[in-house]
Amino acid sequence: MEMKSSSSSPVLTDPSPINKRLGIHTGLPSFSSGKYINIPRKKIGKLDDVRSNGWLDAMKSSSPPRKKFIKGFSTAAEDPDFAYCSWMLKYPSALSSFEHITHSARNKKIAVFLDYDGTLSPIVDDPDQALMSEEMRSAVRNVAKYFPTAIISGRSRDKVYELVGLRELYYAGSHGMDIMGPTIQTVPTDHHLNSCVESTTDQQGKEVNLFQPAREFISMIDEVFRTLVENTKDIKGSKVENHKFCTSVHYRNVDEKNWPTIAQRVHDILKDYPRLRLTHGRKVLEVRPEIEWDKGKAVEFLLESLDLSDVENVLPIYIGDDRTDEDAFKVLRQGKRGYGILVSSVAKESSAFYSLRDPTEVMRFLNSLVVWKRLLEGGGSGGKMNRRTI
Ligand SMILES: O=P(O)(O)OC[C@H]1O[C@H](O[C@H]2O[C@H](CO)[C@@H](O)[C@H](O)[C@H]2O)[C@H](O)[C@@H](O)[C@@H]1O
Repeated sequence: MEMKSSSSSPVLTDPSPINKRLGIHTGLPSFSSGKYINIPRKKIGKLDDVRSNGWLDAMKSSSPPRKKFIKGFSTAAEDPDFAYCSWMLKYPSALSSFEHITHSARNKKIAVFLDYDGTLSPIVDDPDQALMSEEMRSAVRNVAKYFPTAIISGRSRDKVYELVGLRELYYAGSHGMDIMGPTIQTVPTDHHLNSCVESTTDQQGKEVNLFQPAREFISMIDEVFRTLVENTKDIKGSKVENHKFCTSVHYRNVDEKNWPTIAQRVHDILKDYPRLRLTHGRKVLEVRPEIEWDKGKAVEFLLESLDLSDVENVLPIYIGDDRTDEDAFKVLRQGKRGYGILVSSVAKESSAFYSLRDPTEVMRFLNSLVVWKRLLEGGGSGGKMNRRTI
């Protein structure tokens, strides 16, 4: 480990390749506080005030109301339905494009990746009440019978497992920073990633691999979580969740006039933690380690550890509704590797290929995949489906 001096405080660097790759600097005496170090951060604007650094604008544009249009997709008359329809020319419905999708999947193995909130469960005011319907659970269970299926969520892995409750899936929590995967398949060829893998057993005692590239941040995240709870408890409607490797501050139920206050409090706390960064979700501020790891990297990691990284033979499909899902959409778009499907009932710019309006359409799409696969395996119609089956 090498110690560099900077104008303000010492910076400890660690030459370990995995840490370099993940953007982690380790070897610090303690992570109980970020105050010991001064590592350059990604530029996210002026850090003094949430109005000038763009946080407030991002908060206002998150989870836009139904009537919000994006540039290029509205009309002179500003008719939301017309705007949505013109947007769908760029992001066609995955239901009406179903044949095209399955045509691309011929002779390939489909792998399914699913986000949770807003994709499998509808967005609701109370995050603890974001429950999946039994029909959706059954659709996901059936999909997993035919295709390797993983859930990739911003929530903690334990929480999302509790909400989904299906043993037959792979789970990645904390935006992919906590992955439970199989032990029997090929291990990732990237040896640096292997050093973050640990063997353990799952809830049923089955041997699995745990991949946690941000493990060293657990105590820091816990400390920030407790500080956030303390410093926002007077803001009516605010809610802070601890996801182990990241933490979320919800403002969905906070009066809009108090958004600058909640943003400023989070912002002020983060000033003491230069190794953490902020991302925006649907009416939620997400605080996470500044490592180069996201849902896109989690998809790549899972594909590799499931022995599904051969682009010629595997078609990954990722369904998600949030900004954090865009990282996964980008990975699939690169090299036309697979399809991202954005769940949205409003027009918004995305790296996805297709769209679905809401979780009900997600369920129809999943059911269609199962019917298609059964037909294909039955050999009867060669997997051909009619409009009524989709
Ligand atoms: O990656 P995801 O599985 O989509 O998780 C992202 C966040 O989802 C949850 O918050 C969102 O859904 C809530 C329930 O519908 C809603 O109340 C909230 O406004 C949304 O942001 C979850 O509570 C967050 O912790 C996740 O980060």
